[in-house]
Amino acid sequence: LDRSVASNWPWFYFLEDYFFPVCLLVIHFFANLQPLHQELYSMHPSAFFLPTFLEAVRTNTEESIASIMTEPIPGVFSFAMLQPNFCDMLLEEVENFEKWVHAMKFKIMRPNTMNKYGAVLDDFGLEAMLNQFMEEFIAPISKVFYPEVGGGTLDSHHAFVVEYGKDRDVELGFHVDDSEVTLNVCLGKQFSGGELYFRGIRCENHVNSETQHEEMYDYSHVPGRAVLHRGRHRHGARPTSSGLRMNLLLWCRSSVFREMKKYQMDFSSWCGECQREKRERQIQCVKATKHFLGVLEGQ
Ligand SMILES: O=C(O)CCC(=O)C(=O)O
Ligand SMILES: [Fe+2]
Repeated sequence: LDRSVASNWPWFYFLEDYFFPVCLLVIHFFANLQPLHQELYSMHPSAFFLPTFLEAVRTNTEESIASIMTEPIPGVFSFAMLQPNFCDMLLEEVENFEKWVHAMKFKIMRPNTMNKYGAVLDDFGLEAMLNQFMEEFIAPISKVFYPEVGGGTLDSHHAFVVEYGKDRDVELGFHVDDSEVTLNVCLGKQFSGGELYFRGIRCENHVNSETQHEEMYDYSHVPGRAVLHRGRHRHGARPTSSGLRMNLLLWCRSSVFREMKKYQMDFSSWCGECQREKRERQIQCVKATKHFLGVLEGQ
C-alpha cells in the first residue's frame, strides 16, 4: 500500500495495520479461544529465561553480555537463552491455537511472505508479553552490538513461530528480514538439518551483490539457543531433513533508524559491500597520490 496515496484516507491505515488483529480479538471474544498456559501471557523472567542469561542481562554491562555470547562470524551472536519448559509451553500454546483455528474453520494469518506454516504470536494475545521481551531482554543486547542500525532504539516488533518438517515448510530461501535486529530461537522439537546459512550484511543498494568467502557461515540450531543478527544480514534456512523444527522469531524494528535512513547514502558502518567499495576508493586514492608524487619527484 502506497502510504502517500493512503494519507488522505485514515481507514487505509486501519485496514493495513489493524484489520486482522482486530478481527481476531472479536473472534476471541465470541468464539472463546482458551489459552492453554495463561502464564505465558505475562512476563515471568525466571520461568522463561536461563539463569545465566538473566544474570548477564540484569548486570547490563558490555562485559556481562559479551560473557554469555559467541560471535562465530562478525555480527552473528549466539547464546543459551530459554528454559526448556518455556519452549515446551510455547509450542503447546501454538498447537492449541492452530487446533482452534482448524476447528473453527478459520484461515490463519501466515508469519511472513515466505513461510506457509507457523503463526503470528502477536495475533493471539502474546503481543504485550513479547514487547516486554524485546524491550527488557533484547534491546540491552542490541544496544551494545548493533548501535549503528538502531539497536538502541528498538520500538516495535513482529513475532511469529515458523514450522519445518513433513507436511510443513521444508526450507527457507535466501532473504533479508524486515527488521533492524532479528532474534531467532529454536524451540524444538527433534529434527535434523535446518541449518541457517549467512552471507554477509547488505544495504538495499547491494542486496544482490556477491558474497565474500569470509562472509559465509552455517549455524546449526539447538533448542533453547538464540541467534541474534541484523535484519540486513542475508540468510536462509537449509531443508529440515527429518523431524519437526519450530523456531521463535522476533523481528525488532526501530522507527528512529528507519526515519534517519531515508537521508543517508553511505552505509559503510554496516553494509559489507559499502565497506568494500570505500576501501577500494581509498586504495585508488593512495595509488593516485603516489603516482602524483612520483611524477613531481621525476621533474
Ligand atoms: O528457519 C529459520 O530458522 C529462519 C527463519 C527466518 O529467517 C525468518 O523467518 O526470517
Ligand atoms: Fe529471516
